[in-house]
Amino acid sequence: MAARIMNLPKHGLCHLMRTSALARHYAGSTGSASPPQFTTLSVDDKTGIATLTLNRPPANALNAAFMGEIARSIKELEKSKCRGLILTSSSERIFCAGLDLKECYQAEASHLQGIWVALQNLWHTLYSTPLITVALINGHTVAGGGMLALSSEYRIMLPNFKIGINETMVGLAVPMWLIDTYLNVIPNRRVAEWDLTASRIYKSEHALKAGLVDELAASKEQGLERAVAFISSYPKHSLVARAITKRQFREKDLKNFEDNRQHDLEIFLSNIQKPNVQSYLGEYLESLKKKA
Ligand SMILES: CCCCC/C=C\C/C=C\C=C\CC(=O)SCCNC(=O)CCNC(=O)[C@H](O)C(C)(C)COP(=O)(O)OP(=O)(O)OC[C@H]1O[C@@H](n2cnc3c(N)ncnc32)[C@H](O)[C@@H]1OP(=O)(O)O
Repeated sequence: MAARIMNLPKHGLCHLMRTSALARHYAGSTGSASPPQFTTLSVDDKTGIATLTLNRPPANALNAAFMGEIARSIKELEKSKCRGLILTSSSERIFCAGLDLKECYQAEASHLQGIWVALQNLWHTLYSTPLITVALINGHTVAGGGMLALSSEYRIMLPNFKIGINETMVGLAVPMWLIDTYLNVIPNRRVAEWDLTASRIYKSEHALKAGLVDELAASKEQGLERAVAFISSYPKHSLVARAITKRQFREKDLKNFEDNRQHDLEIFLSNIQKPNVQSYLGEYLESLKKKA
């Protein structure tokens, strides 16, 4: 693959900025001069396909800076007229463990607000992007990690990992925009309702049977090949029509979200700060530590 890490092509479908320009862009949009910290972005000049690798060890847990970084990369790729995006992880075990629960525990309201707004923005950016999106799920992916996978158009998963949305297990309701995202993949309402109310977590093989993922790949390399094949299956001349069609399928969900964005934030803030939820969160974090 003729890919260059953060060294962006002059020719072909992608006309991205070079590293220093990208860093200036981040400075402009975030008020901070720091370049990407938790992701690496590589773009193949020939295919116009970008690979964004999540790299926030140990679990790719999502904090506001990480989520902002992913969303900004997607926006940059859109401007560059890139064709498709593959999301994957640098970890061999975890694609994404969802929100960084350590940052949700005993945190200031303003910090929690920053996390939730970043999650909302990331979902909106990924779900609405005209790019052809593939999640190459090379590790466990739950909760906010499940959101990343399900918001993508196509999911390729490696065997023996877990995928699902387990919010009710931590004592909190699944927001409507995530229910809509789930229904976009599993349109059987009864199954979707059962999965989300029960915090059902699927193993890769079962996820394939249930339609939660589209393919299993034996290795990350094979998964990358399959992801490139999926994106390349859309002819260049159809990309604009394709993007408009995708948007029309997702428009109602996006509008519902925009209409309820503030309310959604208030629900999260009120729930996450409840003493019983905080107390459960503390125990849950302990249980994650004890496993180690
Ligand atoms: C509580 C707020 C929820 C609000 C919900 C409201 C609405 C929902 C809408 C969308 C929302 C998203 C909300 C979320 O994303 S909540 C996040 C829920 N996430 C989880 O429950 C995942 C917990 N983790 C796991 O189940 C496992 O870690 C996993 C299956 C991902 C991987 O297992 P594995 O055995 O490989 O690895 P571990 O040893 O368990 O973990 C390694 C390392 O990573 C740390 N860690 C794991 N998950 C998190 C996390 N979410 N946040 C912070 N840190 C995490 C873990 O503690 C280990 O650390 P260390 O011991 O090595 O230091």
